[in-house]
Amino acid sequence: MTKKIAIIGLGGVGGYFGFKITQKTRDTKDVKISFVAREKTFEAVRDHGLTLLSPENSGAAVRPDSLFSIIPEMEPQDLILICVKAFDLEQVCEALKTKVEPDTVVLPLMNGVDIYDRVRNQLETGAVLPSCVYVASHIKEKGVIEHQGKPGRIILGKDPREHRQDTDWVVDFLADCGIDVAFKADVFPDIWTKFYFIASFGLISSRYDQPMGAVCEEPALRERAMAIMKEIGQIAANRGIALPQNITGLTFQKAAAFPYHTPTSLQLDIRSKKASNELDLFAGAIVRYGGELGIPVPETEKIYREIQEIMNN
Ligand SMILES: NC(=O)C1=CN([C@@H]2O[C@H](COP(=O)(O)OP(=O)(O)OC[C@H]3O[C@@H](n4cnc5c(N)ncnc54)[C@H](OP(=O)(O)O)[C@@H]3O)[C@@H](O)[C@H]2O)C=CC1
Ligand SMILES: CC(C)(CO)C(=O)C(=O)O
Repeated sequence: MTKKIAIIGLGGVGGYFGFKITQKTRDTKDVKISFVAREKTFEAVRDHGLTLLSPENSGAAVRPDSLFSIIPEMEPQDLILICVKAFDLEQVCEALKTKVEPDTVVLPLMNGVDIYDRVRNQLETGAVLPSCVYVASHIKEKGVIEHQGKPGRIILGKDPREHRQDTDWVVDFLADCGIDVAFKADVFPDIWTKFYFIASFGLISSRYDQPMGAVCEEPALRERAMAIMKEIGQIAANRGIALPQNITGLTFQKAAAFPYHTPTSLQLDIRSKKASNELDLFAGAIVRYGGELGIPVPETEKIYREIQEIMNN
């Protein structure tokens, strides 16, 4: 039976994984790929296809079976990859309500520790797989995604609420598309491990407009990153999330494996003073959890204010 797969959002993440899936299933009759892209991205992909500039790929563009500019035009799907920034998540889920059927699998590929809950608040049906993703990719121009460093990696887990549905096929499908994918029955420790990394590196890289390599190597930046990590670690422990013993060392090792000049996605948005950005997804979340749990988070509060000042100047 034909599987209908949709990728919502063709930015750094959706463009990278959407490209790989489309390239791999190009000659497969029983898979139908749909892209949903807004305005200028829609026009660019309609006119030129989706291009991925990456050490993994030589550059030819791909075209999906269907391209839509708005979600309502799309038919219900078997698998939906949500690849938007956190500030667009609720409007996307609202539009997806009629596209998710009982057998549909929704896979948000985003940063943040509350994404599963936010999707579930809106989508009652189908399975929603919590996940985290590692990939250094960004929009070079609309319809053209630039990727650097290692191949992207997805770690996904079981839907904590939906136990009946078979979702194993999703892991097999992604692996067949040449994607580095891992399944964990309980993926939340991995999601928090990613948050430990991206919230600290995202905030420091944005505050100083410095790449990941500098956050690893400059003592002052490294120290501030470690102070934020400590606050996240206390929150995770209080919430009963078992992070690896040596998570700080592992996080610096992980960051050092990216090319020195790799920016974080938050840094790119703060640098270009994008009014909508994921500062709240990282700093806002730490401050809220700290307040709820009675855990002081002065380092995060301080850098939150500093980045807001940068944005206001
Ligand atoms: N980039 C990276 O290296 C990584 C990012 N992440 C996380 O992944 C998530 C996605 O990030 P990223 O891909 O970088 O974000 P981008 O901003 O690059 O891409 C998001 C895309 O979603 C599009 N979009 C938003 N709403 C809709 C909609 N209703 N219909 C169609 N398209 C829509 C945006 O369109 P438009 O262009 O019109 O605004 C944009 O092109 C974030 O949570 C991020 O933190 C995780 C790991 C790595
Ligand atoms: C650091 C990186 C590139 C790792 O995947 C990331 O998640 C981001 O910039 O949002």
